[in-house]
Amino acid sequence: MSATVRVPAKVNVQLAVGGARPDGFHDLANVFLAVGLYDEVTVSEADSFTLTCTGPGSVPVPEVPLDRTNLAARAAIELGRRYDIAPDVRIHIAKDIPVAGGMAGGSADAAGALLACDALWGTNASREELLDICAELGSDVPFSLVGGAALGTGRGEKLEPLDVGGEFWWVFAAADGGLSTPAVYREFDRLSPEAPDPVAAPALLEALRTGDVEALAATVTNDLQPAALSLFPSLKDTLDAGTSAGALAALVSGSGPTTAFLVADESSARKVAAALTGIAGCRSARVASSPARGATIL
Ligand SMILES: C[C@](O)(CO)[C@H](O)COP(=O)(O)OP(=O)(O)OC[C@H]1O[C@@H](n2ccc(N)nc2=O)[C@H](O)[C@@H]1O
Ligand SMILES: Nc1ncnc2c1ncn2[C@@H]1O[C@H](COP(=O)(O)OP(=O)(O)OP(=O)(O)O)[C@@H](O)[C@H]1O
Repeated sequence: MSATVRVPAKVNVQLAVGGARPDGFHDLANVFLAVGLYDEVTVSEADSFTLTCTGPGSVPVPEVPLDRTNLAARAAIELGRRYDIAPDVRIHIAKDIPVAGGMAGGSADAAGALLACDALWGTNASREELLDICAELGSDVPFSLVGGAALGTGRGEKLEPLDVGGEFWWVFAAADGGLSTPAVYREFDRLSPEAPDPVAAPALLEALRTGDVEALAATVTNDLQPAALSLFPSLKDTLDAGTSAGALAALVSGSGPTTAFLVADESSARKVAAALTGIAGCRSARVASSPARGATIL
């Protein structure tokens, strides 16, 4: 017996970051949008715990831990702990979301493993309990479960669904290398010691609600972008190349170093992706539309 769950990546169309809290996290106004790049997590019955992870073309993904520290394993262990079930499962992750790219790939795998184990074990945890486990695993994990679009407050785990009135097209440029999320937040603290309380921008929420791509392009912001650029200066060249190729907006995705380009439509996306493919510092350029459904059992 096995269960497979498909989970989308995310882009933050607004990431407003406040000062560091006593617990080390930052309060956010985090406008999440799920995008159509997916990992698939399969959980199967087994005699003992194993985990494998392959990328496109079934190539092993070297940066992803294959032990119990993998976020997907931690999700299975936590659900098992709550229901007194030994997590003797084989987890396989078919990865298409860039690793350490600021697109919540690990979070997607955690949400996927959680839903897959819930189905495999028949635990039938409530949505509320699943969201509670997600929040324990990481700030981005609850959104990976729900998908669509949502405003995340607190450290990003308290979600309020948002209406999206149309389809938005994106190009994502994966960088050579990764960025550590805590390191980017630390750099943010260094650059912005007096950060104001984070607030979601009404004009941006309205642009999402009406599906107005020009208005969304005029209002996207990422407070972590200066920190990501400070740690990874060559990202500026990628952002400029996407803008020159016709993107309506260019920004660092979350904590980076993946860069995100909002474009007018699918054909414009293909043009921008072609222009970015092969330039220095861009490992691959991928086209995706949004919003995408959250974690879904296949
Ligand atoms: C950059 C974003 O991806 C935007 O959605 C998230 O804020 C990061 O979410 P995540 O990777 O799920 O992060 P977590 O696993 O919860 O936290 C990793 C580390 O990031 C920093 N962190 C994360 C979220 C937050 N609101 N404030 C923080 O300062 C903390 O140093 C924390 O130890
Ligand atoms: N299932 C997983 N997939 C990828 N990385 C994982 C996973 N589990 C643990 N990790 C570890 O987490 C680190 C961050 O990887 P991930 O792909 O989640 O980053 P990210 O997309 O930048 O996250 P976010 O956008 O949520 O900040 C990796 O370098 C890896 O060591």
